[in-house]
Amino acid sequence: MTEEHISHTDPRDARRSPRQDAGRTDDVDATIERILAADDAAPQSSRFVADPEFRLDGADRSEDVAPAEEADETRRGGILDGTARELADETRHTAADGAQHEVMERRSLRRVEGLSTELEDVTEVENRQLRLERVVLAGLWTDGPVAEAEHALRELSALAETAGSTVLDGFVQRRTHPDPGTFFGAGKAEEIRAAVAELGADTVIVDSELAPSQRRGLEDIVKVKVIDRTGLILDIFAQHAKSREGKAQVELAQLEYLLPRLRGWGESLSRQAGGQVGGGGGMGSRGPGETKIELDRRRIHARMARLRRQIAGMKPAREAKRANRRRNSVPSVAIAGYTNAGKSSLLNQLTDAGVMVENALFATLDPTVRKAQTPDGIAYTLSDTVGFVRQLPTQLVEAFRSTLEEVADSDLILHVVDASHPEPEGQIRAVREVLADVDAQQVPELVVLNKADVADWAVVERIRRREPNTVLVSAHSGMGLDELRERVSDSIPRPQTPMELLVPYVDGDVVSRLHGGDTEIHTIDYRAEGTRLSVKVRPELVADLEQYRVDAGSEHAAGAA
Ligand SMILES: Nc1nc2c(ncn2[C@@H]2O[C@H](COP(=O)(O)OP(=O)(O)OP(=O)(O)O)[C@@H](O)[C@H]2O)c(=O)[nH]1
Ligand SMILES: [Mg+2]
Repeated sequence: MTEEHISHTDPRDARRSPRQDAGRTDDVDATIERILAADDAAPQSSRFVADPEFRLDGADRSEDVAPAEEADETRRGGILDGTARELADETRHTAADGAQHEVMERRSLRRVEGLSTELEDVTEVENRQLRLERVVLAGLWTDGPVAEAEHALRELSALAETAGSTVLDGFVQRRTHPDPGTFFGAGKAEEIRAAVAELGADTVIVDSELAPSQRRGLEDIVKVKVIDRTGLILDIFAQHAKSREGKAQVELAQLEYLLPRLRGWGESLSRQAGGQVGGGGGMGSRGPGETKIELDRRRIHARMARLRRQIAGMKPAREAKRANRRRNSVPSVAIAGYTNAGKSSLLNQLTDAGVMVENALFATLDPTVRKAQTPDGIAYTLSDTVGFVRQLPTQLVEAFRSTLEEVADSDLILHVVDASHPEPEGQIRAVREVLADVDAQQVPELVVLNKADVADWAVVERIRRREPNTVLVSAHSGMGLDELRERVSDSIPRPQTPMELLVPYVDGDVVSRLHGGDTEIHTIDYRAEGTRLSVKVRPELVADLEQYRVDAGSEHAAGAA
């Protein structure tokens, strides 16, 4: 550990004046930076230790937990084949993909592998991200078919690559319960360490949420940084958040995740600082009397409270818009679905939204609402939203609750499913769990099987048998989109009240109004005395149109005599 590193974690950083702190978003970042830096310091010294004794078949596994519980089924290689399935295809982009410059911009921010592996080097900006570079993945396979465990690891690989890292290898361990101390059994943990050393990896990503103690236990063995699935997803969200609201939501989720993990870090910090605890400065005299951990915790709590207020403050504007749509009875259709299913591509096809499409997970974080029309001219809103994922961190569901609640408030959910995935059932289940979590399960749902152009027909047939309400489309080839438009048209609340109208030509604006997207026009006829229409309207229009009402079949307006 260097001098510089110690001064980096100096609690004096925390003593900026409140004035300096006001409006700054990096005060807690600095705290977290210190926490993370201290946390990262431990395995630093022993990284990249080449182990000449390394053997893949690992002869001595006697320290492993009960052999029955931990069958020797660690799988290496083959599972990942270099890249994740989700990311393996050459990315094809169509004109409808939209916002490609944003993709380029994001790509240009990707880290260059091997440029900086020293944790002390990272700049403050980069510190928001996890600085993953060359990673080894590891997951626990507790039950179900092995294929599912491999899909899970492939997905973790896609997540890791989305976060900007290079995936070197992946392990799945069969084991009914995680080890309370090190998550994986001691033997497997050792095997992972050996692979890490052999491949020169600098991070291990575990496909679960680890208890802080398990994380430390595992780090002590593998000698490099260990990140869990939740930390990884939070990192991707942090990289992708663009709007003020999105950023605040992600930051809140990150702090929520960090808070319970502060204890371990705090302990190691106080150890470093010589274990100075207490000190009795008396009431009101913070500083020497307060341990750093208390201080950090207090600041994080304060920051979280501020973020919650901020997020709550942004709600009214959105709610006003939503109320406005309600008042005008504009039906709302929400696109939901697993990440990378093609939600944004579909929105771009159905409207001309120009929403960013990327073959990466969680390309969209900020909700987009666009106007769309049924083939017969009924207007509705179509909204794209954040993608879902298996084990979406609860901190994120909480932080994004206000965004997700809009889905619950819609008239129809287009549940987009990637039909080219070998097992979309798990993804469908994960999406429905989140929907249930935000009370959206009562909203009618149309399952949109997307990527028909590359789908496996056996998979499509399997899902169709199981799901009563599906439509098969390809946002790329355009296949099935007309049927989708019809199905949406049939599924949204339609104008119900039939009226026969004769509108004098002087009231031309009334006819324009009827063409505006909230009236179903059955017949329209231009007569000498005015425009004769047979329509269905929404209730709130009935009173305004009463003066033009005529009897069905009558040639004369009721009030025209
Ligand atoms: N072959 C094929 N690829 C598609 C189709 N629709 C979308 N894709 C591709 O799938 C990838 C993800 O598409 P997006 O529209 O960004 O997916 P998304 O659901 O919005 O993803 P997130 O915003 O990350 O949750 C992109 O590479 C698209 O080009 C399709 O019909 N066929
Ligand atoms: Mg998207």
